[in-house]
Amino acid sequence: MNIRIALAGNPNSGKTTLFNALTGSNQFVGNWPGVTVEKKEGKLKKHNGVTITDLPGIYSLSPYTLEEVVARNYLIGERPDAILNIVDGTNLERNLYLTTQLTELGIPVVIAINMMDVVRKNGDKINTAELSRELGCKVIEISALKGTGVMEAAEAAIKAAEGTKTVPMHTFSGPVEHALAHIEEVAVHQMPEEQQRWYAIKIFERDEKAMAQLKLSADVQAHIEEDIKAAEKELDDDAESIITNERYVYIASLMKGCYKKKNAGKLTASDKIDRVVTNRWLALPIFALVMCLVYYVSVTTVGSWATDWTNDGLFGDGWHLFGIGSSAYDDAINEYAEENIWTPEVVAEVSKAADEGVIGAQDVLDAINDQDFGAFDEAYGSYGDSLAAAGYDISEVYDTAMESAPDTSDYGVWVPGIPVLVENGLNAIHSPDWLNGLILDGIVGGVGAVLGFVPQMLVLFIFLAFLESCGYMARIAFVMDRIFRKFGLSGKSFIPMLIGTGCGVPGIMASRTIENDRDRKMTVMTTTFIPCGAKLPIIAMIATALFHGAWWVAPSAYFLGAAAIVVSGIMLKKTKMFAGDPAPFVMELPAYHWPTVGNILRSMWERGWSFIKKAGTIILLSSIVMWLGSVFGVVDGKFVFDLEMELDYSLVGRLGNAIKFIFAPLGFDNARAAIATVMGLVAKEEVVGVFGVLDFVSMTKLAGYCFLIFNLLCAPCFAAIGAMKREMNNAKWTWFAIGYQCCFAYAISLIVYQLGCLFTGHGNVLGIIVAVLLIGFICYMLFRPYKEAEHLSTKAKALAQK
Ligand SMILES: Nc1nc2c(ncn2[C@@H]2O[C@H](COP(=O)(O)OP(=O)(O)OP(=O)(O)O)[C@@H](O)[C@H]2O)c(=O)[nH]1
Ligand SMILES: [Mg+2]
Repeated sequence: MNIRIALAGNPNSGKTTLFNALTGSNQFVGNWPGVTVEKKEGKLKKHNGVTITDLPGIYSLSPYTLEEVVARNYLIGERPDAILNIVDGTNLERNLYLTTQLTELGIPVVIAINMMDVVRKNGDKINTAELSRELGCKVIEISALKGTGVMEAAEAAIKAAEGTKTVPMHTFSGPVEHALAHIEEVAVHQMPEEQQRWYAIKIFERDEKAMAQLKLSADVQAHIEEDIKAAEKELDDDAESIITNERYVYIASLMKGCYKKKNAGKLTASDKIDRVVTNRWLALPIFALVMCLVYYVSVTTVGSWATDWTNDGLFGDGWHLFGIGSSAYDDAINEYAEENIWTPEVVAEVSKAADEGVIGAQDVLDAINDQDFGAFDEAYGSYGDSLAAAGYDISEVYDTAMESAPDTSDYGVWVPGIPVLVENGLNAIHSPDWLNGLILDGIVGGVGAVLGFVPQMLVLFIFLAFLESCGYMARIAFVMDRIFRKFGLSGKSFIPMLIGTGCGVPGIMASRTIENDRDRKMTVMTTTFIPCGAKLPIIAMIATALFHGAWWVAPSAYFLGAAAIVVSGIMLKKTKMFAGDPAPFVMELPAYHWPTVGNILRSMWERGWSFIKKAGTIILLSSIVMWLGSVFGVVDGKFVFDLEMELDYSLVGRLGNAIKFIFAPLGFDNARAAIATVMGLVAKEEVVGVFGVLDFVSMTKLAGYCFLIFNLLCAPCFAAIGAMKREMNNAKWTWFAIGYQCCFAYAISLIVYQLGCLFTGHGNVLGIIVAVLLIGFICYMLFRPYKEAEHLSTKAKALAQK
C-alpha cells in the first residue's frame, strides 16, 4: 500500500503546522502567507506507506507566482491519491473558493477546518454536517496547533483515497453548463472521466497552461471559442469573471446555511492591536524599539551572560558549580590583585601608555580602576602584547603574582572547562605537541569560539520565533510596503529580509513569492544585507571586545543592514535593469495567534541545531585548515613547521599580509582581519573562529566597527551564494549580485572609516576625497528621477484626460 496525500489550502491556513503534527517534522511555520515555498514530503506517523506532501499555499488553481505553480503542478501533474484541504475556519468564506476548485479535480477531497480553537473561542458556529452534504466530501474540525482532530483528518483522507473520487456538487448557470458540456465533448472526451470537468472549466476560462497541455487543434479551438463567446454574450461578462463570480455566489449561499458569526461587525482584539502597531506614525518607532530590544537582550544582556559562561567557563578555564563560591573567589582575587599586581608602578606604567594612546591601554586601566580582575585579565590577555610592544611591559609582575594567586577550587566545586579537560586528557596519554596544538588550538579553539556564541543565537531565535508566529512580522511587511511603495519598491521584498534574520538561505528562497522577475532578482541581491544568525557572533565579538558590550552596537548592525536594503533598493530601481512598477502586494493581515511554547522552542532548536551541525562539519574542517596554515610557514625562504610560528611567517599570515592592502582604506589592514574576512565566505561564524584560532587582534574602535560593517554587508557565505544562484538560475546574475554586495560593503565601510578618521583628527586627504566622491555618487543614484516611472505617469495622465 502506498498512498500519497497532499495538503492543500490557502496561504497561512496551517498546512505546515498540520504537516509537522502528522509527520513529526520540523518545517518552518510562520504567521504570514507565503511561508512555505517548496513542496515537502514526509511519512505519516504510525502508518505504513502513507506519504504526506506539504504544499505552498494557494488562493486558487490559477497561479501567479513561482511557489503557487509548484502547488498547482503537483496537484494536477502528479495527482495525489487524496487531497486534504486545509481551510482556515476563521476565514471560511475566502478559503472555500479554492475548495470549490479542488473538488472539481476528480481527486478524493477531505476538508479539514483548521483553527477551530479560535473559532470556538470567538463563539462562532460552523455546521460541518451541512457543509459536508453541500460540498460532497467529508468535513472534519481540527486544530493543527493544539493537535486536536489531526489524526482523524489524516485517516479520513486515507479512507477517501481508497474510496471513490469526489464529485463536484456545484453547477454553474445554464449557459455555462451548456458550453462546458460542449467543450467536454469536443476537447477532452479522451481524458479519464473524472478529470474532464476540471479541464473543461479551465478551457472555458481560456487558461493558457491547460490549453497548451491539451494541444488542441485549431479547428477544435475555433469551435470552443464559439461556445465560450455564446455564453459570454448571454451573461454579458468575460468567461473568467463569469466562473469566478458564480463560485462566489455559490459560496455565499453555502455560508448562509453553514456559518453563524457571533460578534459580527465588532472590532476584534487583533483589530485593536493593529490600530496601534500599524499606525501611520507609530508603526516604525515601535518596530525600531522592538528590534532594539530583541538585539539588546540577545547580544548584550541575557545572551551575553550565557555566552560569557560558555566562552569563559565551558570553553574556557572552567566555572564554579551553581555559581557557589564565585563571588567569594572574586573578592579574594580582586583583593589579591590590588596588592600584588596593580602596584603603583604598574598603574603608573599603564596610565602612561593610556595617555600615549597605546591600543588597549585604556581598557586595562579602566579594569584596574574598577578593581575588576576578570575584566583586567581579559584586557591584559588581548592587549598585553600591544602594551609590551610599546615599551610598557607588565608581564613580569603579572606572571610572578599569578603563581601564588588564590585558587578557584578553594572556593567551591570547580568544574574545569572543555579545553582544560582535553588538555589534561592529552597530557595523560603523553600525546605529541603537534597533536596537542591541533586539538587544543585548532579544533577546540576554533570550534569552541563558534559554539560559544550558540546561546546568544538561541536567545535571538526565541525572539524571532515569537515575532514570526504571533503575527507581528506580517504587520511589519505591511507597514514597510506603505513606505517602500513611495520609492517604487514592494513590501513583499521585506518578507525575505525578515526571514533572513534567522538565516539567509530560506530568506533568499522566500523571494519566490514575488511575481515580478526584476523585483525578485533585486530582493535576492539585497536580502543578505540583514545580519543573519551566523553574523551575530561577529557583532557580539566586536561589541564586547571593542565596545565593552555597549547596548547600541547590535541594534545598529541590524538597522545598518535594513538601511542597506532600502538604499540599494532605491539605487537599483533607478537603473534600467530594475526599473518598472513594483509587484502588487496584497496581503491580508493574519490574526494574531498566541504561539505555543513547544512551537517556539522547536523553531529555536531547529535553527540553532543547524548552527551546531555546521560547527561540527564546515567549521571543524576550516578550523583545522586554519591551524595548519598558522603552524606551517616560510621562514628565511625555508618551509617549516613550528607550533610557535609567528603569524607573519605562517602561511595564513603571509596570505593575509598579501591581501591586507585591499582593506587598508577600510581601517583593518592587518593579516588576521583580512584572513577572517576571506574565511567569512565559507561561513560567517568562521570570522570569530579565525580570531579564536589566531587570537584577538588589537584594533581601534573605528576600525573594528568598519570591519563589522564590511563583514555584514559583503558577499554572504557559500551556502547563501548557492541559494542565490539557484533562485537567479543564472551565473552572470549571481556574479553581478556578489560584485554589487562587495562593492557596496566596501564603499560604506570606506566612507565610515575615512570620515571617522577625519573627525578623530587622523584624516587622510586622498581617503576623504574618495569618501566624498562615493557619497556624491550614492546621493546621485538615490535622488535622480525614475525614468520609467515618469514615463508611466505621463501615460496615466494622458489616459485620465481622455
Ligand atoms: N490558533 C491556531 N493557530 C494555528 C493553528 N494552526 C496553525 N496556526 C498558526 O497559523 C500560522 C500559520 O501556520 P502555517 O502552518 O505556517 O501555515 P501554512 O498554511 O503552512 O502557510 P504557508 O506556508 O504560508 O502557505 C502559524 O502562526 C500557526 O501557529 C490552529 O489550529 N490554531
Ligand atoms: Mg506552510
